[in-house]
Amino acid sequence: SSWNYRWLVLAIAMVRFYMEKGTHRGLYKSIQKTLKFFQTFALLELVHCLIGIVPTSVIVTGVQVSSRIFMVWLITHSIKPIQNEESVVLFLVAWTVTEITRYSFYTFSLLNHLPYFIKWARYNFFIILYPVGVAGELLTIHAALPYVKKSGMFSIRLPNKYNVSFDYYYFLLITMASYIPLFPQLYFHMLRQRRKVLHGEVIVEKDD
Ligand SMILES: CCCCCCCCCCCCC[C@@H](O)CC(=O)SCCNC(=O)CCNC(=O)[C@H](O)C(C)(C)COP(=O)(O)OP(=O)(O)OC[C@H]1O[C@@H](n2cnc3c(N)ncnc32)[C@H](O)[C@@H]1OP(=O)(O)O
Repeated sequence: SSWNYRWLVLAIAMVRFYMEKGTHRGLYKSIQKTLKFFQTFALLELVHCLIGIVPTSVIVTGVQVSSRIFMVWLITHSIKPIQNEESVVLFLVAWTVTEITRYSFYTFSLLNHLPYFIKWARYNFFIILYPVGVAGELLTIHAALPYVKKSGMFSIRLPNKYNVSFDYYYFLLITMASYIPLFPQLYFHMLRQRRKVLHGEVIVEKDD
């Protein structure tokens, strides 16, 4: 429940920023510390699945958490010129609304008093918020490409004594392409969960 409260604090900070400044410029900078903290600690969700505290799919959680950590640290934190892109607001809003709903769902479920609206929101909001979040993430990586190419950041060029090379620009292109096979896995997983939780269908998952 404290996670739910913290994501709510982040949402309030974003709304207040926009109301006071009337622009999204500077929004990321003002909330970045909180965002990095929450998203990095989301790694615990993966640990919880791995050690069996929650019965969630390790693969689905792994893809979900790693893509967010990648966006926070290796894209938005590392490439300052893109922090004011509108696409950053897209994924920030999608993540925040999702996490407030999700942690409310967990909290009320644990209390055995789950309001139907929270349950409904948990298994319906994602239908729109997932594509919005993915669009925000892909547009932000796309906006980062010219800076990465120009700066050569995180890249290792030949010749060097280890004889290895790595090009972050091409890594980003591959990452963008990887959304094509990976995102539908997450989306269809949530659609199956929706059918199970809202319509009581029994569904057998094969992924782990
Ligand atoms: C380094 C390079 C990286 C490259 C990456 C390439 C990426 C490729 C594509 C990735 C695209 C991702 C895009 C994404 O970031 C965009 C967005 O997120 S936009 C916003 C919309 N998103 C969502 O709606 C996602 C929401 N996510 C989730 O719901 C979960 O993360 C997920 C694991 C995906 C699904 O969870 P699921 O419904 O399967 O299980 P739960 O964990 O919710 O529930 C299972 C049971 O466990 C109980 N539970 C779980 N956690 C808790 C908790 N903390 N407290 C209490 N109870 C908990 C839960 O109640 C369930 O119990 P029961 O079965 O009894 O109901």
